Amino acid sequence: MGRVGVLLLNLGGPDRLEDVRPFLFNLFADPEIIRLPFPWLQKPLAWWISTVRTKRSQENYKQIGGSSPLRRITEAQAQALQARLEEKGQPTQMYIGMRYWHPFTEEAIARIKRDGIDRLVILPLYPQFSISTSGSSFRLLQQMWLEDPKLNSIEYTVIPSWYKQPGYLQAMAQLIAQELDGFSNPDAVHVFFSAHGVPKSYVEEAGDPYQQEIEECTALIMQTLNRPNSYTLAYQSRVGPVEWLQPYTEDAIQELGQQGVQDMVVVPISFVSEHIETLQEIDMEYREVAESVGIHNFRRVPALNTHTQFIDGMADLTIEALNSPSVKLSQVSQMKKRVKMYPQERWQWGMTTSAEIWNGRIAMLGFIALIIELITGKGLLHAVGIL
Ligand SMILES: C=CC1=C(C)c2cc3[nH]c(cc4nc(cc5[nH]c(cc1n2)c(C)c5CCC(=O)O)C(CCC(=O)O)=C4C)c(C)c3C=C
Ligand SMILES: [Fe+2]
Ligand SMILES: [Fe+2]
Repeated sequence: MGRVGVLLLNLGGPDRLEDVRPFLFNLFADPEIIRLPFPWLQKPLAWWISTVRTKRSQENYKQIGGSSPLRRITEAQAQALQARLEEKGQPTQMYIGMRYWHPFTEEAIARIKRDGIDRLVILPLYPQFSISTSGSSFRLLQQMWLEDPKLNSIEYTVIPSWYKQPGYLQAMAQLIAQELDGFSNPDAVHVFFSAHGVPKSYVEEAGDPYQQEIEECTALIMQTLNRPNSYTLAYQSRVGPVEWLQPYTEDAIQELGQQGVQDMVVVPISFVSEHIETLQEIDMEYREVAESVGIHNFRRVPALNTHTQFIDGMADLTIEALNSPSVKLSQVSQMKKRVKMYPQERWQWGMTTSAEIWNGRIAMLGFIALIIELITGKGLLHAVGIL
């Protein structure tokens, strides 16, 4: 089979407080995160948003020790996966490609070339597909393949999403069960799934299958858990002025508190590592919201990190991918059926309707915000919550 590599894709996070600003710049410079009709506006707007958001974001990172744990955890996951694959008789070389911070995807690809990898499995560490996460990384890789003909000698396959993987579902159910069993009346605890949100237009206009995959995944985890608990699914971490997927986590917690729920277990569902949005947003901000509405027993299920069953599931997934017909980067959008994955490409050819309208709105907002800020010295986006 030649030399086999596994490329783990992830988001990346600042290693120090000084990294927050350039990290945010990279994030907002990604057209899959903020989509603009004019490519030339992308970098100035990213510069502006990252500049004004840095302080608030740094405050949050300070509360979790001044850095993101993502790199450390992803490296531990890579090591554990490599060891498990070796045990299963499949030796591999592991690579980590982060989208917005070190080690960047470009660095990983350079190493893959240097090491002479013959076969490569591209495995995003996001269980569910979203245009804004796995989609963005796939798009970057697709560009790299286009620009570097040497990469064509690598026989690669992509795993677009894997939220139905049995080892993953069992590991999630096991972690939830363990948390529930810490309560005096486990069956009466409300299980609260909190997924990272995306703007509603991603789903409704761009065809992002993210919401559908999150809903299906939640139902599958509850089925695997096989307990009588009631449960809710809500979306957290909204950024900016537009509508995101609903219900919002904060509102849903308040509503449940008002309905008399006192015991709650929060399950972060769209990401497999601890990160700022579990450690700071859920453990600190949402805990405070819960306490203010009488949810006195508020606990959170830990992220999977290097959970044995989860890593075992990832090893099975990798071996399965190596033994199946390969999936190319260009096939992902067709596999996801409705996804018009890269809408900004279409404006250049004048072919879109809805994406164009949506992006026009965003651009207009950006322009108005810039002008208001220049005139008043106060940011509009601050007022509406992006900064
Ligand atoms: C599957 C998970 C995630 C989705 C979907 C997602 C979409 C998305 N995110 C933003 C804006 C920001 N994300 C930030 C950090 C961040 N986001 C995720 C996950 C998803 N994002 C992670 C794991 C992290 C990193 C956490 C860490 O530990 O460092 C940030 C920066 C942090 C902050 O300032 O709040 C921003 C901003 C958008 C706009 C979006 C969908 C369009
Ligand atoms: Fe995010
Ligand atoms: Fe966020």
